[in-house]
Amino acid sequence: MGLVLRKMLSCGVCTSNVQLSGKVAIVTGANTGIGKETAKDLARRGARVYLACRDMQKGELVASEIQATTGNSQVLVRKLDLADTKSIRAFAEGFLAEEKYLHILINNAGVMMCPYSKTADGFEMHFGVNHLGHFLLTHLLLEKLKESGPSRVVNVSSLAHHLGRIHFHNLHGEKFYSGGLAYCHSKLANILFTKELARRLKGSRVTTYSVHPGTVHSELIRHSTALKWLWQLFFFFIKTPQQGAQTSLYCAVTEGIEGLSGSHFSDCQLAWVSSQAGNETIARRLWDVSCDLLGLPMDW
Ligand SMILES: NC(=O)C1=CN([C@@H]2O[C@H](COP(=O)(O)OP(=O)(O)OC[C@H]3O[C@@H](n4cnc5c(N)ncnc54)[C@H](OP(=O)(O)O)[C@@H]3O)[C@@H](O)[C@H]2O)C=CC1
Ligand SMILES: CC1=C(/C=C/C(C)=C/C=C/C(C)=C/C=O)C(C)(C)CCC1
Repeated sequence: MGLVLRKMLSCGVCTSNVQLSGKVAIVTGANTGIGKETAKDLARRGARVYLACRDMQKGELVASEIQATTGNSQVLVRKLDLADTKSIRAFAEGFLAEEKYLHILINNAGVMMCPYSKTADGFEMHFGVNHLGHFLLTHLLLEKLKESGPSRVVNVSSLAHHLGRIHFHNLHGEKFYSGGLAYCHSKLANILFTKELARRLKGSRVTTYSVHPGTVHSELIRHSTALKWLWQLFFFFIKTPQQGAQTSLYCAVTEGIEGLSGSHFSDCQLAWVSSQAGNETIARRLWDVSCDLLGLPMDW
């Protein structure tokens, strides 16, 4: 029974054997957890992989490890702090100056259940890092993605989006705040962004997908003692980061899923989203508000 449950909770394997030599990929938050395993797999397939990390030291250690295990020396570390729009702009500027193409962008980095705090630009931390940071990064890299088509943007969301709501009057948690709910709201924002981006990219050669990776052993639970206990107690039922990376990889490399752009995936298959996540009016409004907060034109 245990084994059956274990298999159910950890299923979903990216079986594609697509090779990526000559392709360029960026993975945010690639120094640990799901991002690290995603980057390793892309490197094993021969891609040049940029590990976009806020901590360069951790990033360099992981780059060496990935180079050693995959035999691919084209694993590069660049500084990216998604809690600071200056850092995001500097990362994008550097990348655009050094690379001719971008084929895969994996918006993976994330924070969960942080004590109330704000980014350098005054955005609530979950909304700022998980949503706005990746929204800005994607905006800055979109022309390159278009020039490199077929290309893909994968946004790592969560099943937790089901508990999320976009409170437009309290986006920065100033009226009320719960770290757990703030995370859920930001993961809902990831799905709304994916759907609106896909709608706007129709007819281009860039496609986009959102992903629930499963419940995975990682450092994501660093701010929650309760979840640390739960993870230890249910160790057997929780995915390894390598298993957690499978759906991101599936969406990044599987051939023939272009027609499903904008869809949500879990365990390497299409997955249901909440009614909020499927609401086009909320998606459009979130897009406009995000542009407004970041000082971007609305029609990108
Ligand atoms: N683990 C799980 O069960 C689930 C995870 N997810 C999602 O999967 C994604 C990956 O999470 P997971 O691997 O589990 O978590 P980890 O905490 O292990 O990894 C998160 C990564 O994001 C990075 N990061 C955090 N803040 C920033 C920032 N300001 N700028 C740049 N990078 C940052 C971290 O860097 P650093 O090491 O420096 O802190 C780390 O590399 C997240 O989006 C998460 O929401 C979704 C559902 C379930
Ligand atoms: C009910 C239940 C579990 C709890 C799951 C939880 C609490 C998941 C939380 C996921 C998070 C935090 C996702 C982040 O995006 C286990 C331990 C798998 C064991 C099987 C039954």
